Amino acid sequence: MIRVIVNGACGRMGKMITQGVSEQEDMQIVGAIEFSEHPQLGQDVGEVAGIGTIGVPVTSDLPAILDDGDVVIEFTSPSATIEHLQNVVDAGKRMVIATTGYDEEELAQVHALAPQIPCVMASNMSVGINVMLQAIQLVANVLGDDYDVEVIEAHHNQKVDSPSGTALRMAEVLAQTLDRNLSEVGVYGRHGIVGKRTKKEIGIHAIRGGDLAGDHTVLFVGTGDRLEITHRGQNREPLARGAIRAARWVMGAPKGLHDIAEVLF
Ligand SMILES: NC(=O)C1=CN([C@@H]2O[C@H](COP(=O)(O)OP(=O)(O)OC[C@H]3O[C@@H](n4cnc5c(N)ncnc54)[C@H](OP(=O)(O)O)[C@@H]3O)[C@@H](O)[C@H]2O)C=CC1
Ligand SMILES: O=C(O)C1=N[C@H](C(=O)O)C[C@H](O)C1
Repeated sequence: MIRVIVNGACGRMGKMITQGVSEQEDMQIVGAIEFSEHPQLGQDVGEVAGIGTIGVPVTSDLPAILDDGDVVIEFTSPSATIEHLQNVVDAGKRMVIATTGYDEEELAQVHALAPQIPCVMASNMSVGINVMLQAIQLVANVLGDDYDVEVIEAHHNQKVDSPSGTALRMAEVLAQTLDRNLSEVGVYGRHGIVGKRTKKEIGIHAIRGGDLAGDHTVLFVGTGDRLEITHRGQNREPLARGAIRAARWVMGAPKGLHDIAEVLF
């Protein structure tokens, strides 16, 4: 039995992970972690997730329960993720990191710590988005510099980071494929007299509203035609499914920071 600890247990994704893991024959939730002042601390995480009591209380002390678990699934905030990653490294366990929104320094910390354990990290755990990442690479390779490239994402009004981790990943893949440096060519929204579009820029735009689970479009705009590749998230299930697959996969993985593509394809 794979013993899973869910971090961010009372959040939108944490609840999906508790539900999803509880449906797996080879997995069980053994720990549930939340922010130290969270109002649902002490409640049964099964009740929190709407699946009934499973005998696991929500707590805030990860080091105290790490010995009971094999793998941690993390959907929290960047600062919480780094603290938890350090805890998991110290305990020699495994981790699946899904949190997005790091600044450069935080990302460097993750990249320094994560290779010390078997770890999967991805800004999007769904099969659909990861197929789309391959598709946009293929298209960008064929179209090259002849088409203008723009990335547009739309998410629910509770999302705190912008643009989405997935949109950033897409922009990175596009920049790499087109032999450009994203920090030089990335344009994050446009406002005012910004001048004509430069040939190599990659536009990245974020829309926020309602309960959108997450849409991503890459536009390749030429002269006389355009190609649009879109993925629409109808709910969060594909994201939870991917994270659970990653948790199972990482149990047999060597130390290192692995991409979700290694899990899914
Ligand atoms: N890679 C992927 O496939 C996906 C990634 N994400 C990313 O995952 C993250 C979480 O998303 P989502 O579930 O929608 O967000 P939520 O805000 O619903 O959930 C995050 C949870 O983490 C909790 N949290 C904050 N600090 C800590 C801490 N120190 N210890 C433990 N828990 C903590 C929050 O508590 P509180 O409310 O008290 O702050 C909250 O309950 C985001 O970065 C999002 O972009 C989301 C979906 C898919
Ligand atoms: O916050 C979300 O909801 C999501 N976040 C991830 C991201 O930032 O890309 C993945 C997915 O789009 C949902």
